[in-house]
Amino acid sequence: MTESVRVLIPEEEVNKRIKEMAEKISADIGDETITLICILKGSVFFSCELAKNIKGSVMLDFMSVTSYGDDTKSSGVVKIIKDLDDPLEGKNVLVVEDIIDSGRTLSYLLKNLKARNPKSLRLCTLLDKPDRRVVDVSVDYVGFEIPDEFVVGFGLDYAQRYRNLPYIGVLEFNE
Ligand SMILES: O=P(O)(O)OC[C@H]1O[C@H](OP(=O)(O)OP(=O)(O)O)[C@H](O)[C@@H]1O
Ligand SMILES: Nc1nc2[nH]cnc2c(=O)[nH]1
Repeated sequence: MTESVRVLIPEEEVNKRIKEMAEKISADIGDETITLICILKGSVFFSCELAKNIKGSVMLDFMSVTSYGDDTKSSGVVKIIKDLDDPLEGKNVLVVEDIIDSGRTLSYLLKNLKARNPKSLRLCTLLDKPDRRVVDVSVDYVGFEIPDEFVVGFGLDYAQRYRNLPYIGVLEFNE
């Protein structure tokens, strides 16, 4: 069996959309500092592009969570592997995700981070697969809604590979 990747969203389109999202976020946050929480590892590329395009004061922190499962499916159990370096008390926080699938990860993060008393808490994702939703979660900024296909690239992996692709592609298995 061989794997191939079919382009779903070309590089130029991804970068253009991230710029638009950053403009909207900049307008919403105004003069205040915003703390981006990059959810490792998938959202590293997206977080960097977003941060570079947000006008104004940006802080970055990183968190790693896991939802146990095989290489293409997440399970219901979310666990923190690496927590934030700094407290969120009184900060304007934006959680940055690469993809929402079942919604379990973001739903867990929302509850967990709310309890740390940020001044504001917003959620942002590059990709959304609405057809896969199990837990309802309201996201403030969505890059693209995509069909229920397994995607890689721009941070997203299959068995830790393909994260470095500069576009979003659908992973296909061929006989
Ligand atoms: O909506 P959900 O069903 O919870 O799925 C979304 C989560 O799954 C992916 O992370 P993954 O566990 O693959 O880790 P990674 O970012 O390190 O690749 C993705 O980055 C989200 O965090
Ligand atoms: N790489 C990758 N991870 C995911 N996690 C949930 N959905 C996906 C997907 O389509 N691709």
